Amino acid sequence: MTGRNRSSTEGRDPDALLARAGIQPDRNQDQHFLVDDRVLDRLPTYAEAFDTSHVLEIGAGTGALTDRLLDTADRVTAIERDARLADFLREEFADACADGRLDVVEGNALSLEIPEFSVSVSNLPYGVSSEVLFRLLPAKRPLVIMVQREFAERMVAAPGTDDYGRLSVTVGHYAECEIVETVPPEAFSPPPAVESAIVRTSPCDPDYAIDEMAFLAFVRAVFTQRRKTVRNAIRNTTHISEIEQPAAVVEAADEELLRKRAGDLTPEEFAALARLGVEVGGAPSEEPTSGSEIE
Ligand SMILES: C[S@@+](CC[C@H](N)C(=O)[O-])C[C@H]1O[C@@H](n2cnc3c(N)ncnc32)[C@H](O)[C@@H]1O
Repeated sequence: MTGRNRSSTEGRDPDALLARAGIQPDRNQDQHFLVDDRVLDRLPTYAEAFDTSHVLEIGAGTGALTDRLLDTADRVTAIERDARLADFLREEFADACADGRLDVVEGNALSLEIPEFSVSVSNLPYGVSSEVLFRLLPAKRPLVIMVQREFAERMVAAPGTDDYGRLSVTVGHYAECEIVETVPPEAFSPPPAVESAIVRTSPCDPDYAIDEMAFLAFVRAVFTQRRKTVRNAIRNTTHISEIEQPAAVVEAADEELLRKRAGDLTPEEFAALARLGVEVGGAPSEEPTSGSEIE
């Protein structure tokens, strides 16, 4: 077999890797392997501006991307849940493993301890993109990730657009992000039913000061009632936000914000309301927030 869209670089042939691995891809484990050489070659270049001393790859599969990452990184940790693929990776990349440049970790990226890393470059298992993303973002490291295109569009969406939601606000709390490339289903074997996109995130501190736990809980709460006004959403979702005195929050909040809907609030506006939730509404916070620290 030959690689599709073979490029001039000398990465391992992804079709040959799939054949050598000898597995029947399991769609229930999101096993859609990237077989377009041009996309495989480009993926690590999106991380060029970052520290590539220790690259983390989630869902290494048959190693087509791992192979390219080993060309640019000092060290790669590759997490793979499927035992057959983890064994194959150790065999296929025996030299890199022996040199200590590649560590193949067999396990579930949702439950194992995520190691320290300088950047993650991953073609994520789409079924668990969101859970994996929210395990990676708090590490405050850059990410270059392949995700479902629709998911990518929600990640980067601006307030007031249809795609803007809890994902956009929460991702924006940790990082700036951009879609750097869209990828068609034919780039994978077997092709997924959806289009894909590569997103690059760069960690940044938000423009507002807020207790993280209270902020994330408030955003989660209010978006469960996105068709309601913020006033009603605050009142109806105290079981999620853990605000004890919703009436006090509504009383203290800016009337203009209360008339809006969740999809129209900027992250700063969410933060202002979540802060009231802690200060006058009795919502729990990890770090006590005093009024003087804010602004
Ligand atoms: C979309 S494939 C990407 C494979 C490879 N990196 C590539 O680009 O061809 C996703 C990979 O993640 C693995 N996987 C699925 N769920 C996982 C999980 N919870 N933890 C770790 N790996 C997982 C699958 O077995 C599969 O190999």
